[in-house]
Amino acid sequence: MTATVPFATEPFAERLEPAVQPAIPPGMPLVFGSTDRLLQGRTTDRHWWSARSNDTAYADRIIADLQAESRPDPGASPATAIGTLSFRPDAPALFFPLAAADRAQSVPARLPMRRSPVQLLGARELPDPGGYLENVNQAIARLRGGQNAAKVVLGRWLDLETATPLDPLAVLGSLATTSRGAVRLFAVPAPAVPEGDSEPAILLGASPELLVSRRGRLVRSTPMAGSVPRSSDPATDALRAHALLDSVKDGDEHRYVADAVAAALRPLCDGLVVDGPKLMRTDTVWHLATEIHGRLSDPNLDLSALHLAQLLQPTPAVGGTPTDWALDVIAELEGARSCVAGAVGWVDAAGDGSYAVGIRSGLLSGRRLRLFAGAGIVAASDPESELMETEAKLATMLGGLGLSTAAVKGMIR
Ligand SMILES: C=C(O[C@@H]1C=C(C(=O)O)C=C[C@H]1O)C(=O)O
Repeated sequence: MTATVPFATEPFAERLEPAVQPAIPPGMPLVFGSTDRLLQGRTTDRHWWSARSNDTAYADRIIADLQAESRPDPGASPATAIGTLSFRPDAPALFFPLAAADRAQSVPARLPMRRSPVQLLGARELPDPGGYLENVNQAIARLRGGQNAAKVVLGRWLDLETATPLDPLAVLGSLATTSRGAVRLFAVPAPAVPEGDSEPAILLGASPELLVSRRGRLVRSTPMAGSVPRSSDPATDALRAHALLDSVKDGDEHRYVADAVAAALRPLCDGLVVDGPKLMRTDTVWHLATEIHGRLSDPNLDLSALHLAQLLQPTPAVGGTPTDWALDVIAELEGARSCVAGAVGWVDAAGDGSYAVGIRSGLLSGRRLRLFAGAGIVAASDPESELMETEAKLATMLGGLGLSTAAVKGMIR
């Protein structure tokens, strides 16, 4: 049973680290996929944990173990692991084997549907809108004064307390309908136990962004950056989308991400196709996205989907440019993110797999759900617009709870 904790007085983000290796109870959900093809299972007594998400020996070990598991029955579907890398390369990773019975299930086991809106007892913003605007202003000042500094993604948390513990699968079931299939749904245990909790939180979300996938030799990525909230009025919605496509500021903000992903994949591929930026929409936001694909020159197992995720994570979609500078600014102004905005997905014994950027997400423990949303800040950013962008991004997860932004605002204390 999950212990429920009262709201702490200090920001949640500051309590996410240092990481403690979690004791994983059996039976926690393991879910990753789209609405028409979902990997779905439960934790057992086995897992792979690493103190560092960028440790390639960790990925080697997982692949070797999956191969050993697959060897006795080469005709069966390959052994598969599912899990998450933290946002920071020096923070922990956690993966789990998917039981063979779960693996065989290519059609999703039906996700339960939540019948009524979640009953909220309280909500808190960390930082509050004023604090977020201050952080963005700080970042803009540094971007304008810095030599090489070009972009940093700053986030904030919306901490919700519900009357009864949330069923993560029911939240995913609702997200599957509110998000209309254009996302990757996920629910996996987080690799660290937030202070004050008794067991790992569950990383839960519906991400529109493909960090990387590998199938045989084929590698794909769809980096996103540059966003605008959608409008319920179709004409305004279309105008906003076209303004986004024409925006020099958003084009620049996007290019840092697309260029970084293309630069990392190009040396590994025989030819890389980079197609974008183009418009993509979720239920609440328009994004600029670039579709990138190529064929691996050397389809070795040390370039498995998990290794590729380690290579790319964190992209400037969630970190910034240059990465090390941005990670320092995020740690200072925002705090820790754990596996939120990290990589979440699966890898199999053949090296195939798929990873989403772990955004439009939150950390769930019992009656507490901490939702995250960030926005890319560049020198030309307008702080109020960035705040509105995070609000629109938070609305995706609120939709999965049957809650409106206005209803949650009324509960904020
Ligand atoms: C950081 C988030 O989203 C990322 C940032 C974007 C941007 O700054 O425009 C767009 C898509 C995502 O890559 C988030 O949803 O929390």
